[in-house]
Amino acid sequence: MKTDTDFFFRKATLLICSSLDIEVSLWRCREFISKYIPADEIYLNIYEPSIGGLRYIARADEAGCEKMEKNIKLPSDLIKSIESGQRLQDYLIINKPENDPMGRIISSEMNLKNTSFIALRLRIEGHRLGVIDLFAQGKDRFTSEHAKLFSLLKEPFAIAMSNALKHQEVVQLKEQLISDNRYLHNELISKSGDEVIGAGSGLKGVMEKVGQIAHLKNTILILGETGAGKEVIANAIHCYSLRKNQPFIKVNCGAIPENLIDSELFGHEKGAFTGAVSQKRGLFERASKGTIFLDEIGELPSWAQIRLLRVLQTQEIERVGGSPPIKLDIRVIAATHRDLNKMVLQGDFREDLWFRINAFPIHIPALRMRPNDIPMLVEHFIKKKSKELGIHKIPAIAPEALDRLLKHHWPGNVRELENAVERALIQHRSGPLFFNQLMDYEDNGGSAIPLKHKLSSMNLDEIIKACIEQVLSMTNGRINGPKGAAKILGVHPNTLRHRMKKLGINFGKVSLLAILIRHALS
Ligand SMILES: Nc1ncnc2c1ncn2[C@@H]1O[C@H](COP(=O)(O)OP(=O)(O)OP(=O)(O)O)[C@@H](O)[C@H]1O
Repeated sequence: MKTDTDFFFRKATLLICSSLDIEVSLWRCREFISKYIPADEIYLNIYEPSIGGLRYIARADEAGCEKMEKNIKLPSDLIKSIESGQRLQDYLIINKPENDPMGRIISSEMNLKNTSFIALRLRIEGHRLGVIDLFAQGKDRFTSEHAKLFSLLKEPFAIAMSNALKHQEVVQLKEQLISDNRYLHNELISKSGDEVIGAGSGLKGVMEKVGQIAHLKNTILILGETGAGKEVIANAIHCYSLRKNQPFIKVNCGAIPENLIDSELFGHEKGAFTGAVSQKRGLFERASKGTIFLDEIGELPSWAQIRLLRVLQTQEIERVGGSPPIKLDIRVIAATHRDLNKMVLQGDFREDLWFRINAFPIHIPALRMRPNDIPMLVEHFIKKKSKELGIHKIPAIAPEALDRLLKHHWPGNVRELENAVERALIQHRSGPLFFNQLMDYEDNGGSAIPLKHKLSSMNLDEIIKACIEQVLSMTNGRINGPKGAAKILGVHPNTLRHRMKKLGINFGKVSLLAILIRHALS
């Protein structure tokens, strides 16, 4: 009976493309083609130069199908013939495997005795993808008609295999991303310090409030001086909430250049503006199902405040360049060291946004208001920083030093204390720790670190750099706002950022720490 090749091709192609799991495709296809061609077992292999042979990844027979991982090493002459393209025919009929060098190896490795097989090569746009081996029990089972009919399927097989491999890669990458994300998330928590020192003493009231609100979805406003621990508390709220396994995204509203605020927060579509070469998810989208921490919310320009208010009201965002509205499930925590109430009265902060975020304020007391926390914080930072600096034996504190710490005014709050401990450890790795730099600071009228550079030995760029660093250390890294470095230096914040970039002065707290240490050691 003459085979209807169109029907054969159409039906087999539908079956091959019926699943993204290549072994399932093989199984469905084998069952159908066995009515036309001897087909007891079907295998898929990929030539893998890194292992010097073939990697079998899927198989199917009458009983079922499975993914597999079996590597077969090939001798160098066979590898050469594969790589030089000598075995480039669309298909090979191997009716007596013992007479073919490749057939011998494969049938023996796969433990297939007394079989015949057809090897069908799969290529896409000239690229070698892999080989389908169709086995049948017995010798001389395949004719050239069988092979020609089977080879009609080389393109559907190649496309299905290519899709399946890409799909497999995407699934693996996704799993890897999820696991990396989980790891980084835990790392972030441990870096920012999941421990709230003073939770039972100076921050007891704060932690009681955290306990009342953490499990709800309400927006929270954290108030407190620079370095008092607003981020630590935001982190604690996230960790005590049901969202703790979801992202915690921190946004420093004062550090985003004004022209990028929209696309950073809400993302953009490809081509939305010059330079938008691909679609980008914004920080709100990245925080999906988790918490977004809007630090320095008082630094947002007024148009961005309007945008934010709308997002909080509608719980929806739109990417720049016109995406359909994207629904959000996010907990918002805002923070500022500024007096928002006063800013509202002065017209610098929108009243409607202020009402929206101020429903549940948490005020973090300044460190000087809770001196009882200082010894615990010092001990905590000595342990933490010793570990980071590779100091194995925890150094002791000089007897009079703790007293000095207790009397200090701490304008930079806990961050200043943390920096003081780090500086002391760098200078006296084996202790005792005196915290003498604190005296320098006090002698200097509390105005950050003294500029000790010898101006005569510096060029203009170095002098400008030292000057900017000095001002940044005074403002604790703040660029925007009335007490920010840009205002003090009398330049626009973007001009200052541009100059900082040019002079290699980085943004952020980590680099601020580096500046502080550099000044302390100079
Ligand atoms: N109660 C605390 N327990 C442990 N570490 C703390 C505590 N409070 C603050 N810190 C540490 O002090 C540093 C400053 O804290 P944090 O960044 O939370 O302050 P902030 O108020 O958010 O500062 P800014 O206003 O500059 O954003 C961080 O390294 C943080 O880990």
